[in-house]
Amino acid sequence: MSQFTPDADWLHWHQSPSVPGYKAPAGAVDAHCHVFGPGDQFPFAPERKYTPCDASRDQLWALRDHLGFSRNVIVQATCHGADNRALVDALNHSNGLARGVATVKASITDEELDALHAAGVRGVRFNFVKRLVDALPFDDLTLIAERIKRLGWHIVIYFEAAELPDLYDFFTSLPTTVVVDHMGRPDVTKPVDGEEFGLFLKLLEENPNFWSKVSCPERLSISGPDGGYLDVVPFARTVVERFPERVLWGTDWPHPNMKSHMPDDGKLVDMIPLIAPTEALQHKLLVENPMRLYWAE
Ligand SMILES: O=C(O)c1cc(C(=O)O)oc(=O)c1
Repeated sequence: MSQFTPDADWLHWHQSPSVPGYKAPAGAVDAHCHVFGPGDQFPFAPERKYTPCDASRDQLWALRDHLGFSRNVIVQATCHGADNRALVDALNHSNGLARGVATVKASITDEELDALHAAGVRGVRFNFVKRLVDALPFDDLTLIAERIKRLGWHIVIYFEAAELPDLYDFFTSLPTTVVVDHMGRPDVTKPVDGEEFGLFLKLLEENPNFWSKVSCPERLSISGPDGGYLDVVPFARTVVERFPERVLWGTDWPHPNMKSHMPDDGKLVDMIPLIAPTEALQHKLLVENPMRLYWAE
């Protein structure tokens, strides 16, 4: 028996995802995914807002191979707080095929940052989604941003679209490359050329240090899997076509906090040609961009 019981409404990740019809280019990177525990080995953080099922590094590598991908970027999941041991363990057992994005506190030492770098961490995540975390004070985040600059790391930000107006000035004050998770979580019932998504596009347009992940149609879609998540496509495609050098794609496996359904990861891969319609765009999205950001050396 595990010491952790997943939340009662927790949906297990898909047990038999389809083999995608779309063949990703050689060297493709799944640039947003997570590991959970296993909890008995790497306990979930006491301050977590959810308790997931386990999702181990070996299960992630199996999915990578099944989907025809080559590499992963593992983003520290909030259920592990600022305890990056599960992430570091995964990186250390990846044969160099995974990089990481950690969560740290302002009190982290330079030696601890150096150790994370040696393991393959290349960024930190600042999370503002209230159902997931109690966000750190801006002063702490500013301090962390200054501290990681010397390592050439970037900052990954996760927020709700409705919060962007309030966070905009803080975001644009950040001194590093900044990567936005899941396109800033647009409300896809609003127009792609409307005010809300317009602000997000302005953020990318006016700040060349900003990148976006065009991920998580399953989270953002209202039409859902039966509608092929097609309501999300215009948003993702707009970002890919306007900022082809600054986009990343990821599965978001094991899809924390999905309540309506659990996506078939193979079907998510099959959406790539809809959001990146040419081979050149697909190569940038899946290979060139993530390699530049995570495997530059
Ligand atoms: O929307 C979410 O629930 C979610 C959660 C986490 C996490 O808990 O780290 O990460 C994500 O990328 C998305």
